[in-house]
Amino acid sequence: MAKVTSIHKKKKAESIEAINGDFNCVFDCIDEGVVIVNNEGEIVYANPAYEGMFRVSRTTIIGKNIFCVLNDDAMIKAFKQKKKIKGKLNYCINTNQIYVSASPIYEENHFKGAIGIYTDKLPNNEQNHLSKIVPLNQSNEISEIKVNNYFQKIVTNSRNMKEALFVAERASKVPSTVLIRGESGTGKELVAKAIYYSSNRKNKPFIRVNCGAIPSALLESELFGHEQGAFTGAIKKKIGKFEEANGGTLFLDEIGDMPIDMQVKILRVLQEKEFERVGGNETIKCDVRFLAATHRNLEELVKKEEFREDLYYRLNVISVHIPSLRERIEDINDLCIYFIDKINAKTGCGVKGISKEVEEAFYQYNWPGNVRELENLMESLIVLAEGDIIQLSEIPHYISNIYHINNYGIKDSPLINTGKKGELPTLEEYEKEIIKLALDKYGSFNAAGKALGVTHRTIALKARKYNIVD
Ligand SMILES: Nc1ncnc2c1ncn2[C@@H]1O[C@H](COP(=O)(O)OP(=O)(O)OP(=O)(O)O)[C@@H](O)[C@H]1O
Repeated sequence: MAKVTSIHKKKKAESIEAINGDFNCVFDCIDEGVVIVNNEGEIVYANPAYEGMFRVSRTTIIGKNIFCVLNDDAMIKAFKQKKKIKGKLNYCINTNQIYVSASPIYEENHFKGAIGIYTDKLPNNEQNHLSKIVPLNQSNEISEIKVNNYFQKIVTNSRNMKEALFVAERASKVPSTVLIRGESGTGKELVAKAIYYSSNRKNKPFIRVNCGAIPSALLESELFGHEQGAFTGAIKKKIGKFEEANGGTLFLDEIGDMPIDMQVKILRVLQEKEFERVGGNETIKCDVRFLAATHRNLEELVKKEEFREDLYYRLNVISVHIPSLRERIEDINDLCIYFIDKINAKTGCGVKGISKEVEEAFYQYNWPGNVRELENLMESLIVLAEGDIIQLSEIPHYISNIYHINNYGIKDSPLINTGKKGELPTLEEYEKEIIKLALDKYGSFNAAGKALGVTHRTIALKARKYNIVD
């Protein structure tokens, strides 16, 4: 298998070479966005202007299929119909309309792929011929992208989240495997469920397996089931998750934490759709649609040989990236309103909202635990709230301190915050807060250590001790 993979990689590298050749450095310098796909529809190049225009990083899109990544009919048509297409994107970027010119690439009559060029300036020769520019879609804003009911329940107003949901909704209509990526607490499971409920398997089982939470000795029997007497303690036959999910959807959560010896077994089910129960000889066929999610960097794990490359490619058919909450702070207010309604209904509390200062402090905080952290915090704030509007003095110091620092400068920030009844925090509590604050503000052990006058090693050790980082 390793050989096949490396040959495949070599072929890919050659085709990339054949397409961009020496032009990369030229494209790297121009103001127009440029993206190139090869004859298999894989993105092989995107220039810095493209990255800036669409706020994506090349490393995340290169190697992906245009059907999964580019929300751009011109490029897809140029690739599929092999003809030149000009048009407008069906949404705006920073309120600017983006114009696209996409062309197939031929070399000695062989189709090599397609190139798309993007600009927010209407090309001169088109100024008087607006009718020549074909609107690709009637809607002008990404916010008009219609997502169905299950996706509509996901609270969001942000463009990058809507783009992710757009891809996820398309994926729900096909049986392909979907890999949902994003930091912990961003809503990956929510999206997996929305895909399932929107698919034609919605009346069949949805089975979730947390691959990171089950001890590796038990995982095999949990997934594949076992026969009676397969091992000590197997007193009766057990049906595994693959069989339970038959006809439906299996959601492999935290797939990046799956032990390497199990990965090869999962690969076989993904490829052949068949397996044996532990201790059994009968080969069982299963009809399962796979969804997987991870907060881990699978490419890094592949490099470190902790994740099989062949499994990675099998899973990464359609990739949906859920942005972190700090990449979509415009969602914070709507999420707060949503959680206030939800938690009021659950607890019988009557909180009406958060103050302007709290809203601003929430924008400034970096939410390492993402939406889950916001939801949990809102629950504790609502339950402990003294009035119907949550005030700055009620939110944790590690969040309000950032607000104080940003708004009044560190000197005006109170160094010592006593509790509601004037009680003092312990030294450990101070240490934890100051380290959390420094990491939030400076973003690295090194910089935080410098600011606090200790070594990066001390910061790293303490950050782990206080569970600020994993
Ligand atoms: N956009 C959203 N709208 C409403 N609720 C959300 C949204 N995103 C996340 N949540 C809520 O936040 C919590 C965490 O979401 P979820 O479990 O889907 O995250 P996750 O990315 O799968 O986390 P993990 O990686 O830790 O498993 C859930 O209670 C979920 O309902």
